[in-house]
This record gives sequence, C-alpha cells and structure tokens, in this order.
Amino acid sequence: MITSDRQTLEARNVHVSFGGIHALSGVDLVLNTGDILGLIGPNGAGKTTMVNVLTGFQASKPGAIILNGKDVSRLRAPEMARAGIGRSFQAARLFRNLTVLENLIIAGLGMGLSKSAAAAQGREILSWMELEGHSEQLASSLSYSSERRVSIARALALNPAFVLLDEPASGMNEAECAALMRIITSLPARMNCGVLLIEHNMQVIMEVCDRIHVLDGGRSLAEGCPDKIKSNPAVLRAYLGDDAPQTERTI
Ligand SMILES: Nc1ncnc2c1ncn2[C@@H]1O[C@H](COP(=O)(O)OP(=O)(O)OP(=O)(O)O)[C@@H](O)[C@H]1O
Repeated sequence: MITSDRQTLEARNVHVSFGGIHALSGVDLVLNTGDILGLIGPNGAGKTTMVNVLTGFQASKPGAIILNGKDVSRLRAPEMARAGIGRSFQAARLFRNLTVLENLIIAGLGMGLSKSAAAAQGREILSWMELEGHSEQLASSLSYSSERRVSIARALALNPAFVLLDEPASGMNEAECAALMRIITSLPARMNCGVLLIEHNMQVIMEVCDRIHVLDGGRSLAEGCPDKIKSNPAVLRAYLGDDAPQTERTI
C-alpha cells in the first residue's frame, strides 16, 4: 500500500570488515521517502557493501539500521524486503521462463495481493517503466536494457518505501541510460518512495539526485546537494587525486 507519510531509513555507525579490509568504517547515512540520494565514491569505496547492509544481506558490527525509528538490524534480506526496503541487483534475477508480467505478479502475490490485484499492480508498474509492450514477453527473450528495467519493475512490485539501485544503468548506452534516469526521477512522486542510487556517471548523478553521499575508503567523505558536492575539495581529491586544482574546479 502506498502511503503519503514520510518515512526514514537510517544507517548508523556502520562497520563492515572482510578479513583485514575495512569496507565500511563508522558510516552514517539517512534516506527519506520523496528523495533521491546518490551514493558515490571511487572503486572499492564501500557503496555496494552499504546497499548490502541496508537490505539485510550483510551485517554491520557494530552499527545499526533504523527504519522509521525502529532497529531492524537483525532482519534478514527477505524480511527487509517485506519491511519495505527493496533493491535491484547488478545482474537481473528474473524467472526467465515466465513472462515479464508473471514475474511482477509473483512479487505482488508474495506481498499478499490477490492474483487480480497483483496483475493490475504489475501492469501499472510496467507502464511507469515504459515496458507495457513487453508484458507478455518471456523474460529470457528480453534485450539487456529491458531485462534491467524489468528487474527494477519487479523490485517495485514489492511496494517498497525505499528502493536501492546499484548501478541500474550499467552497460546501457547513453539514450537508454537517459530514459532510465527519467523514469527513476519520477519514482519518488509516483510511489512516495525514497531512492538510493549508485551510479558512476557523475553527470547523471548530479542531474538526478537531491542529495549525494560520498564514500572513500569505507568512510563518509561528504554529503550535500549536487552543487556543494561537485565543488567540494575533498571529493575532488578523491576522484582526481592530488592534481585536483584547489579552486574553481568541479567534477
Ligand atoms: N565479499 C567480500 N569479501 C572480501 N572483500 C570484499 C567483499 N565485498 C567487498 N569487499 C571489499 O570491500 C571493499 C568495498 O567493496 P564494495 O564492493 O562495497 O565497493 P564499491 O564502492 O561498491 O566498489 P565498485 O565501485 O568497484 O563497485 C573493497 O575493498 C572490496 O574489495
């Protein structure tokens, strides 16, 4: 059920280590419904690990995930999804021998909808994602770009309050990426959801996001609106190295 209430997802003091590698060290992050938050940083900064923590695929020790004031750190991935935290994966995980609409119906059924309600919801989401023409197509026969869109559509069919998208446009050409970003921009108003977006194309991130959180080496480097981030000297150094000019330079 889509509500108009403002909801909040918080990561507090998140720590994740893999052996001796500190993937995340003391990261705080807040995502509100209605907002698009960009999560950026150089390779290995900890972006995917943060998405894994927020969606219950990875534990944070110490640290906590707080959903609307309630500690949900102990929930595992399927429970996080039911609690309203959805994600898409870098590789689409569709039921390949089912149609596109059937993939969405299964997600809706899993959320307790009747078959007709799940089908109606699925058709609506396919229209948002500009995929109406593909509803009866087998998932196995989709083009790469459509398959990625369907995987986002399926995440939306779980009716999440928060949608975490890890490089959703990776491998797409410029036009496909622009079309997808136009759709992503419309999601907060359509679903009253919050979107967390990982994307390496800085121009895209600056255009699409309300706020941007920058990670570097597992630590928070900066957070703010795109204009502030693109002229932040510490962010410039992280992306451009010590050669970054000190003034009047943006990403
Ligand atoms: N399962 C794992 N086992 C060991 N090390 C890992 C594991 N997952 C991530 N790491 C390490 O943790 C650090 C953060 O990785 P992560 O994938 O979160 O970064 P990222 O910012 O998403 O990088 P990229 O932009 O390259 O996708 C990296 O040093 C990575 O090698």
